[in-house]
Formats: sequence, structure tokens, C-alpha cells
Amino acid sequence: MTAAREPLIVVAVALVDGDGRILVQRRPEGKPMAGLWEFPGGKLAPGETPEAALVRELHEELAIDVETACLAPACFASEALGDRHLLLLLYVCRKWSGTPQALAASALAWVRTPDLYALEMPPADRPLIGLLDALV
Ligand SMILES: Nc1nc2c([nH]c(=O)n2[C@H]2C[C@H](O)[C@@H](COP(=O)(O)OP(=O)(O)OP(=O)(O)O)O2)c(=O)[nH]1
Repeated sequence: MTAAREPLIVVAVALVDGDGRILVQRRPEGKPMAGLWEFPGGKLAPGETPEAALVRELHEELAIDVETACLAPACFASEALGDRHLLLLLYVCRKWSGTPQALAASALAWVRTPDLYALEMPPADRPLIGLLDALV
């Protein structure tokens, strides 16, 4: 008998600017779900806390520095993802240093929450939009 694989934990963040817009990035060619817009973030490395993973991912993907204390847990999604089950933990962050650069994405965009509905996003992200709208 094959053991079921454990859920895949992914951490992501809604960076909110002074005008209440949220940063989304476009997944590049060559990655699963290429072309879809997502919140910056990624998978946990072994032994990593969710917050440490997010600090690392934001540095790697956007070249910004974030303090753990500035990451507020906001909401989550629980969705099938191929042969895995995805737990997507979404944080909100309003304070960082540096200017986000698209180091791992094909594009970045600052978007108001109602305009997120018009973007093509992964299935797990769609239920998060309304939750975010209530928080931002
Ligand atoms: N970062 C991010 N990933 C998302 C979102 N929604 C969603 O379904 N995902 C999925 C896509 C991927 O299957 C997984 C994240 O994996 P990834 O490949 O982007 O993670 P990573 O940065 O650790 O990349 P890698 O080392 O595997 O290349 O979570 C989202 O809003 N943000």
C-alpha cells in the first residue's frame, strides 16, 4: 500500500501599499500554472517555520526585506492540487524595505482587491479574494 502524501504547505503574502493596493506576480513560463497571477511566496523548506519561509521567499523573489513581526496571518485556502492537497497560508504585510522587483515572475502588478476577480489566478486563490477584501 502506498502512503498518502502529506498536504503541501505554501505560504504567500498580500503586500499592501499605502493606497490599499495588493501586489500580485505572474508565474513565469516553465513553471506549473505559468501565466497565472499569484501572491508572492512558496513552499516551506524542511524544518522552516511559515514566517521564516515567507521572509526568505520575499527576499529571493522580490528582493525586499520583511520582518517576521510585520507578517500578519490573514486567511488560508485548502484545495486539491493535482495529486496533492494544498494548504495555502496567506499573510498580510504593510511594511517592508526595498522596492519589489520581479526576480522570479514574468510581471508584477499592484491591484485593488475588487480588481483581483478579473485576474486569472490559481483555483486556491479565488476564495481568498473576498476574505482579503474584508481585511484590507
Ligand atoms: N506562491 C504562491 N503559490 C501558489 C499560490 N496559489 C497556488 O495555488 N500556489 C501553488 C502553486 C505551486 O503549486 C505552489 C507554490 O509552489 P512554487 O513552485 O511557486 O514554490 P517555490 O517558490 O517554493 O518554487 P520551487 O522552488 O518549487 O520552484 O503553490 C499563490 O497565490 N502564491
